Formats: sequence, structure tokens, C-alpha cells
Amino acid sequence: MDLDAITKHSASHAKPDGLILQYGTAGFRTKADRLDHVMFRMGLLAVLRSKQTKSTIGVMVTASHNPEDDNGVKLVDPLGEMLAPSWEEHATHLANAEEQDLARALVAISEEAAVNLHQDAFVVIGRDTRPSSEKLSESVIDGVTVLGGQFHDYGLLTTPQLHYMVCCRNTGGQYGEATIDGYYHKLSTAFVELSKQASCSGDDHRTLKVDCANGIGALKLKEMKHYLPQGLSVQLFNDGTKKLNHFCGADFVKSHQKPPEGIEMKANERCCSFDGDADRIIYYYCDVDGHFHLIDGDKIATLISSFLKELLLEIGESLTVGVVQTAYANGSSTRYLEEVMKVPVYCTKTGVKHLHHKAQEFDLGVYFEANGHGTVLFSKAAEAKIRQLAKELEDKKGKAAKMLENVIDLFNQATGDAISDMLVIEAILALKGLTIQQWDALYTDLPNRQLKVKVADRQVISTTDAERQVVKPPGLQEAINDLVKKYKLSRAFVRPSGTEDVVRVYAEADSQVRKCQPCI
Ligand SMILES: CC(=O)N[C@H]1[C@@H](OP(=O)(O)O)O[C@H](CO)[C@@H](O)[C@@H]1O
Ligand SMILES: [Mg+2]
Repeated sequence: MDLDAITKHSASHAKPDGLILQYGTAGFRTKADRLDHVMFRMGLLAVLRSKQTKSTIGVMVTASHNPEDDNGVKLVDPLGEMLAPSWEEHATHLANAEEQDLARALVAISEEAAVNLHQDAFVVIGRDTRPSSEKLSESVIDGVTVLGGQFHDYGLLTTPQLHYMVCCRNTGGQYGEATIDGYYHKLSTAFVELSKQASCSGDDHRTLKVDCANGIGALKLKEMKHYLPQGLSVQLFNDGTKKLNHFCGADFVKSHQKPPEGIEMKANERCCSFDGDADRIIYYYCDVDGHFHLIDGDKIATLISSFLKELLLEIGESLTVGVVQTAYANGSSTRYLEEVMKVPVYCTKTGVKHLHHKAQEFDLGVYFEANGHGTVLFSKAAEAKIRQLAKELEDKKGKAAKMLENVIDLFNQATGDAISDMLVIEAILALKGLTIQQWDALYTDLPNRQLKVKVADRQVISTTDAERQVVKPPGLQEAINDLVKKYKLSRAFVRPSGTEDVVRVYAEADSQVRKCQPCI
């Protein structure tokens, strides 16, 4: 390590005095003008991680659904997963080191993680469409090169596309080709094959309106449209001409439970929204009475897992299917999955890395956060079995096995992906001949509210039981219990956010009417 060169370069990426940041649920996030030093340092860290794992590491510059003048950065581990927890700690340490301590912090991380400094390093970089992202990704590259790392800058990518590239590069091309064309080709081939198997089209008009949150999803979906079959017409709204995530996007629609601005919705039309870096998707429609219906990650997980179970039943394979949710999943969805569909459901802490990890325990692990971030993981053994059956079986069983094989290829198993999930959903609706209203009618969501509360120090709240119970401060959980027991089918919890300086409060019950049980 040329520590002098590192110190010299670091001086042009100076850390603002007193700024302390933490590698949170989705990496570092704050105002873009406070992040230059973090980007440079994450370039350095990516090189160390690459040397240690002898693999390509990804760096994504994005702040997802945050306002346009925020930005952020996260590292992507070798198989396209989120960074390992011990390295999140290294990341926080390095980001907060004072200028004069930076070299020492790097040496300490190398020693603690037993990094072979003579090993080659390769880093791939992607960024979203924020005005600040290009400059910040140059700072990442500065960090990579000063530590002798090689790099490939993919430029503008959705977050899941970067995860895909990392996974492809580290699996010898087995997962797909590590180019943007390779990504479109893999997904569209699987989608076209599935579409051919659909005997009925579901809706009369196979048109989908997509709110792209004025983000990277618009750019990439425009590119992908040329690869899609004629049967599906995708109409883009909020396609990048206005402010990112402003009154639009999946996060806005989910948290406000209303349509985004900038989309023309007619009664019963199928619509969906991506978030700012296109790793989340939410569906919705307005009925003839003008009522808005939200179809969130829970209902997406339900549609997908029921489809997978039907195919497994058809081919006669008893592979395990599990669904992973967080505490934010609507109680109706959990009940429907467990009681009607007889699928085991597990609850993890918020943040996809927790869900992803749990989903790896099943042959087919379906995971979705209620906000629309999720995918399906197929174990190596399950994938091999399905591919073999697709070759061997004939007639109805063979058709089902081939469908499953295409579904494997259509999912981005590295991480939740709005484009890939959208195509999976569109394929399932067409294959099952379902309208969005029929999908919505699977179960009725319990009325629910999610609020953000600003407090002096959100870390005074600590939780247990997958964030559903408060441990500290004393008395808070008892107060919640006292309120909750007055209502039917009610549930409430509070937890400190991992991405914003707020405490999140969630509550649901059988009715929105303010009547407690003794009054009913
Ligand atoms: C309630 C909620 O939607 N929380 C989001 C949000 O995390 P918080 O820790 O709640 O701020 O951002 C995460 C990263 O995008 C996402 O994974 C998660 O689902
Ligand atoms: Mg996102």
C-alpha cells in the first residue's frame, strides 16, 4: 500500500469536520455534498474486499427513494449480495476516520481481515441519475486506483443491474453475461418463452403503465422495451424529465396510499411504480368508483408463491417453498399465506439482507418487503432438479417444468429488481388469465398506518423479536400492548429507522373506525 499517495489523494476528498456516518440498512446515505470523502474511502475499501475475497466487488452510487439532493453508496459482495456485516463495520470505521488516521485505519482493516495485499483487485461501479452521482462515482474510482485496483465503470445502471453484473463476473458467466445487453437478453428470452406458454391473455388490453419515479428505471426500461414481445405494451410515465422521487415512485405510492403525480390512470387500468434506483415495485389501480387499490410487496409475494406452488404440484415435486416477510407485512397477507395457502411464513428484521439470508434456507425462498423489494431464491439443488425435469418430462408436467425453468431465469436472484419482478408478474397474470382486480381480491388488507416521528435520539429505542417488541425504554412496550388490546386483529410496533433519522411507527387493525372493543 502506498500510504503517502493515499494520504495525498485523500486531501482532495476531505472529510467535513465532525461528520459521523454509519453504514446502515442500505449503505451510507445523506446530503450529496457531504459524501465525497465517503465515496473515495469506499473505493479504497472495495479494493481491500476484492483482494480478500479474490473476487470482483461492486460499488453502487445511489440513494434510492431519498430526495434528489441526497446520495449514497453501498458495496456489493461477490455473489451479488449485500456486504457482509463485519465489513459494514469496517466501512463505518473507515468513513469516520479523521484525515490523519486514514492510513492507519486502512492498515488495521487489512490486518484484521487478513487481506493479501499482493492479490489483484477488480471493482465494478454503477450509478443512478442523480445530478451528483457522476462526480461522486469519479471519487470512488479515485479511491480504487490509488490502491492499485482495476475497475470497470458501467456508468448509469439500476441497483439490481449492478448486483447482476457482480454475480455474473464471479460465476464465470454461468449466471449470465456481465453486460447490459446480457441482462436484457437473459430476462427477455425467459419472458418471451413464458409468454408463448400463455394460452389466454388475462386482460383484454395487455398494457401496463409504469411510473418510473423520474429515475434510472425510466432509462433502462426504455432500453429494454426493444427486447420485449409485442404482446406487452409498457407505457412510461415520470420518465426522467422531472424531479426524482418527487410526488412519485414506489415509496411515495406505498406510504401515501395514493397514485403518483404525472400518470394518467383510467378505471381498472393496471399500473405500477418503481423507486428511484428500480429495486422496488408496487402495483395499483383505481376502480370505477374512483377508489385507489394498492397491491404491495405482500400481495406480490402471494401471487408468486401460489404460482410456484401450483407448478410444483403439477410436476409432482415436493420442494420446500417458504415466504419471508418483515413486521411491516399486512396481517391479512400472513394469515392468507399460512392458513389458506399453507405456506410457512417467517419474519425477519427490516432490510433485504435479512430476508435474503432467511430465504436461502428453502428450495424456493420467496421474500418481499411490504414496500415492494424482493425476489425468489432457488437453491442450487432445486435449480438443477427443475432444469433436469424440464428436459425429461412431457405433456402437462413437462410444460410446468419448463415454465419453472424460465421463471428461474426471469428472476434476478442477486437482489430484488423492479424490472425483473414486473416481467415475472406480467407473465404470471397472463399465464393464469388473471386481471389485476382478481389478483387484488385474493385477500383484503387490514387498514394500516405508518408514521415517522422525529425524536432527539432514535437509538434510545431498541427492539427484539424481529423488531416487533420494544426492549428499551422501559414501559413503552406495555403502553403499546395496552392500546393494541382494545382493538380487533390489531398490531403495532415502533423501531428506529436504519436509513433516516426518525422512529417509524406502524399500526393495523380490522377497522379504521375509532371504536375500541368494549364499545362494539
Ligand atoms: C419501513 C420501510 O419501508 N423501511 C425501508 C427502509 O429501511 P428503514 O430501516 O425502515 O429506514 O429502507 C430500507 C432500504 O431501502 C428498506 O429495505 C426498508 O424496507
Ligand atoms: Mg431502492
